[in-house]
Amino acid sequence: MVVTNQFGAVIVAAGRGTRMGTKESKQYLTLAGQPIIIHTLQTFAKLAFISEMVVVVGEHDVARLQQMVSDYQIDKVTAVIAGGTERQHSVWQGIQHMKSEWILVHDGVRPLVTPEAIATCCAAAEQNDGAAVLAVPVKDTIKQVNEQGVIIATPDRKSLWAIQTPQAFQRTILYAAHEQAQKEQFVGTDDAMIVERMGTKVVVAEGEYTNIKITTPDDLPFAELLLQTRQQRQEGEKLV
Ligand SMILES: Nc1ccn([C@@H]2O[C@H](COP(=O)(O)OP(=O)(O)OP(=O)(O)O)[C@@H](O)[C@H]2O)c(=O)n1
Ligand SMILES: C[C@](O)(CO)[C@H](O)COP(=O)(O)O
Repeated sequence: MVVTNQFGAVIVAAGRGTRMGTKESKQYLTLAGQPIIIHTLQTFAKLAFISEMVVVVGEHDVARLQQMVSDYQIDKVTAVIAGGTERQHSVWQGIQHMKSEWILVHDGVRPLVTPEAIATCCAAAEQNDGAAVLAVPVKDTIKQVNEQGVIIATPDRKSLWAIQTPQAFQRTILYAAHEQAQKEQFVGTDDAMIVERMGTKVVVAEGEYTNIKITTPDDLPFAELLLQTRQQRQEGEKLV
């Protein structure tokens, strides 16, 4: 997948991880020997088309993350800043520190994203008027259920995709959409939603099922297993 432009990456990691239920915020938990957020940052830092990275963390974690960036020698991090109450507010803070004309937004707690998937997302945005998000077709049948637990609809699965990050946008599109959402106090759960409400076309770029968001305790052993399998495969390929 050929990426033509340089992209800046906003990595949001200012959440508290309430569903994980650990004292330590989940982005700092250890996965295969190093913090989850470090896996994520390393993957982005090694890509030639990534020129700057802004990391958004909790206000009490700014110095800590700066130290980690230095300890793990992650270059390309141009700023570590404090986030907001909701994910969207953290993204908005990050965007305002970005200089790049093309921006990727990624969850710090999706450490299994691959370089190939990131490139696919960037190329899709470049080829489709400046807005694309990674996603995978849903495998389950999805039901819409009312407050009484009664099924009220079964949407056609062919039209359903589970949305991931990164999400890639031309800076002008993302900035204007977030600025408008701030003004109107609209809160969405991803950046595509903020851009869609402006009437702007956003396309999905097919990603990988392994790009999971570390959300609940069950996700940790699963992520460990996926990383181990990936490492073994890479070592096997080196031997051939
Ligand atoms: N105010 C917030 C909330 C979330 N995030 C980030 O957005 C990503 C996706 O959010 P989610 O997995 O829901 O993380 P949390 O909000 O930490 O989890 P929970 O909802 O269980 O509290 C994470 O990298 C998280 O750190 C953020 O930067 N700022
Ligand atoms: C952006 C996202 O990762 C897309 O799946 C997701 O919506 C963020 O999770 P949250 O729980 O809504 O913060």
